[in-house]
Amino acid sequence: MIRKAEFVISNTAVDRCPKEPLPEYAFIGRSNVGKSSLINSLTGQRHLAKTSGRPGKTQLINHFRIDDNWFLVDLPGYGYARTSKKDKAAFQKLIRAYFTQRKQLLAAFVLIDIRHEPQPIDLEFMEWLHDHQIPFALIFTKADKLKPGARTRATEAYFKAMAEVGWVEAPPHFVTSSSKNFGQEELLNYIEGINADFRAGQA
Ligand SMILES: Nc1nc2c(ncn2[C@@H]2O[C@H](COP(=O)(O)OP(=O)(O)OP(=O)(O)O)[C@@H](O)[C@H]2O)c(=O)[nH]1
Repeated sequence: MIRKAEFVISNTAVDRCPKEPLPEYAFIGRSNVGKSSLINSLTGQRHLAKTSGRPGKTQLINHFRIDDNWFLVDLPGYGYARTSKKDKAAFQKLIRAYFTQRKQLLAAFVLIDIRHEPQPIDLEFMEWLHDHQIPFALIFTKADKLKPGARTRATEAYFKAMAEVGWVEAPPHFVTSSSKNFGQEELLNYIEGINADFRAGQA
């Protein structure tokens, strides 16, 4: 598990992101998907990322240094209905710049509420990641809200729906709950695996 998690910087510009060449992973999803809760449960720090019932509050790129070894990046939530057109455009610009310019980004994690069917905004975003050759995995959140059998059915239905709109291969996925604390270990092992490959490639 994570031993040390430190907040580094929040900002609105890619060129102000930390300069240390550590491997980096971005967490993104629709507002209220449970991203802050997941980051807090992964790091074992209850107040590292801010959480609230009020959606759409995170509008910054937030960097956290994990175990002096990698960066966890908390990106703004998308698709919040009450966001103005101007804010949506600014968000898109920021996110596009981040994903296309951040060289040390090794993978993105797209968070999906396990109870929801695929939404156009998520599918379009995954398509965009795919087009820009940014590896990504899915994290199904709030899995405690479904019984184990229903969780499997929900993820299978999700991938079936993705296949129907043209996805040839299902991305890697994780099923997590921040309130009941499961799925974090698999996710961290996956990140450690990529980190190990990255370092082996550098050696
Ligand atoms: N049952 C359950 N509720 C959760 C879980 N994770 C988050 N929630 C609830 O979902 C709501 C949103 O959680 P946040 O973690 O603030 O969501 P967020 O994605 O960071 O929200 P934004 O800042 O709007 O992007 C809160 O009321 C949380 O308590 C979970 O694993 N299980």
